[in-house]
Amino acid sequence: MPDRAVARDNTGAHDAPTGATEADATAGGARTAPPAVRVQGLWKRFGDQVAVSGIDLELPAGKFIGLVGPNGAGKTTTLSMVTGLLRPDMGKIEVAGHDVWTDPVAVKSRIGVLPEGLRLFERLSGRELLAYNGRLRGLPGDEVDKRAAQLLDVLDLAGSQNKLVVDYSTGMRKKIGLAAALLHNPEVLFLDEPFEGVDPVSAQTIRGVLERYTRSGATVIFSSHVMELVESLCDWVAVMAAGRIKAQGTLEQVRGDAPSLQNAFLELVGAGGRDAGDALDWLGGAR
Ligand SMILES: Nc1ncnc2c1ncn2[C@@H]1O[C@H](COP(=O)(O)OP(=O)(O)OP(=O)(O)O)[C@@H](O)[C@H]1O
Repeated sequence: MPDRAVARDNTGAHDAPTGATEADATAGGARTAPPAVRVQGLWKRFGDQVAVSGIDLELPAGKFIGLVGPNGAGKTTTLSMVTGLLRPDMGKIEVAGHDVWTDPVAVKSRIGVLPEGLRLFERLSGRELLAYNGRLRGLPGDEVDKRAAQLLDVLDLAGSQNKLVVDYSTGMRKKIGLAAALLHNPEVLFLDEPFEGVDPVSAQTIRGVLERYTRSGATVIFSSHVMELVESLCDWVAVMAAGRIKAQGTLEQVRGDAPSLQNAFLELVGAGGRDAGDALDWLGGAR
């Protein structure tokens, strides 16, 4: 089947601000925000393994965006390169109109990142971690205190704010990492599997925080394997498989005629007809 990415690229030109460049918008009189992320010809190889295979990606500003793909598709590698954590072999990346590798300070001041395998300063308390992050970001002390207290409260961490991060659970680590990523009110927030290991109540809270944040015009880009979640949260989706972008566009465009994003996803990554478990004829048989 044809890549839906191709169909998407044809329609993207009419779908401002995604298809419009900053120059186009200025020429037309009205200035439109540049895309949250623009990636051209991005490659990354680890030894013989091509992790990201010359992808182009354009993610509009102000949207809730899901990056989905099977295990090993290249999502984390892509997000690491887009956020300046991993140097690409080739390709150009812009975030909010700034080049990630030639203008890193401009980019880093505009983004928040919750990376995979988040490493935190374990011997700080949650509260101290936020205070440290806020000062690193150049926020005044009283503003850091105010924002930290509000974030800890909203994320239900107020009762654990004086506990050392090393003693936090997986979900608590995700939440304190999210608070640290949000503290400076970034334009674009990158989250690698933000809901993994998070209980349903906390997931609902995180969801509420992120929905409020995107309503203010900010962009959330998150990777996930959970299609129901992506379908219910995102208005824009990019599907990756084997280091390539298989589709990108609005949720409706990517879903196409499929009954759900899950079905569209299985079709796009070529897993639609696979009958899992047929080869395991010994499993569950007579003992
Ligand atoms: N540091 C590394 N060294 C060697 N190979 C790597 C490295 N990082 C990633 N890879 C390989 O690159 C490919 C893409 O990995 P990546 O972690 O980006 O996928 P992913 O889509 O995030 O997967 P998952 O959903 O399982 O987290 C995989 O084949 C992986 O084994």
